[in-house]
Amino acid sequence: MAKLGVIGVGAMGGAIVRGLIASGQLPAADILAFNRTRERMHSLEDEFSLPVAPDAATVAKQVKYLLLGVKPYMIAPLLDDLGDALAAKPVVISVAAGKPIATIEAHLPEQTPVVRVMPNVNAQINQSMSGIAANQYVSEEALAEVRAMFDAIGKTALVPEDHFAAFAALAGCSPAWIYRLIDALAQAGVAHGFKKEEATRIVAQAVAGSAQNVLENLPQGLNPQALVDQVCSPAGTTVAGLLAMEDAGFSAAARAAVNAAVARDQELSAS
Ligand SMILES: NC(=O)C1=CN([C@@H]2O[C@H](COP(=O)(O)OP(=O)(O)OC[C@H]3O[C@@H](n4cnc5c(N)ncnc54)[C@H](OP(=O)(O)O)[C@@H]3O)[C@@H](O)[C@H]2O)C=CC1
Ligand SMILES: O=C(O)[C@@H]1CCC=N1
Repeated sequence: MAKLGVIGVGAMGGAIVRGLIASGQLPAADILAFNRTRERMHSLEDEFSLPVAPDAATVAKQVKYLLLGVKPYMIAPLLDDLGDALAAKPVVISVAAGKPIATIEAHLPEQTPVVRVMPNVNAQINQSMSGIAANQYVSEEALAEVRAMFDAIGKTALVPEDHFAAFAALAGCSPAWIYRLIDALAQAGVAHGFKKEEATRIVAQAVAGSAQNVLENLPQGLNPQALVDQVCSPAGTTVAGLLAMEDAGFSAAARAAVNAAVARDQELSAS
């Protein structure tokens, strides 16, 4: 029996598999994977000799933990198709946005343990921020094992399910928004004469350093605005840029992004 089965090895499933193996948390031999299009797993098979099952039911029957890496709308049909293959009640791990535990439970044998996780794409480099919630059938030992898997690919937090949509926006979606910010700043650098690659490297290092500085100062109670104030010299360049950013709606845009993502999560939950 493999420890972890993964059905759907796309962007997120692949990032998790890659991160788990690369971090040493799970050897490839302890994983059994199935993806609808096998070609999508070729790089993992070549790089790590990832064991691959002939179908999803084989994965479900042979693993202790079963990670569903398919799109949210595929969760219900996939579980319905699996049917009896789930009779042994593996611990089901869902990373699907907008799919509450109760919705997943409705397509599983009664009292199946379910863990809901919201990772992010930075799992690819073991830098995810993952939120975790579990139903009452997940033992403490199983929850600790699932948490250890996601700790191996970044940081984790236990999140009450009613905060999951907001968590997903802050941690699951925000990498895309930050990538866009990096690209926008780099593009502005190009307008001032930098090559795109050079500008991107400069901005990415500034963003990485800024995030690290926030994390290191939080335990001392110093919030990001205090760091903003440290950078803004009186009558200086930063405050001029900051005010221009706010005039263009920067903070309002950040709030709007979070609110739209939460609203979309709620739509997905209702569908
Ligand atoms: N991308 C992200 O940053 C994040 C995604 N998520 C969640 O992760 C989940 C997956 O999203 P993402 O990785 O982006 O999507 P992808 O489309 O990249 O991956 C989904 C994978 O599932 C495969 N698949 C679909 N149906 C089946 C099936 N019946 N059996 C086996 N494999 C199947 C697809 O195969 P094929 O190659 O044939 O299409 C594809 O490789 C979603 O639920 C999403 O909400 C959560 C947090 C962040
Ligand atoms: O866009 C999505 O729906 C998924 C969930 C969080 C990140 N990507």
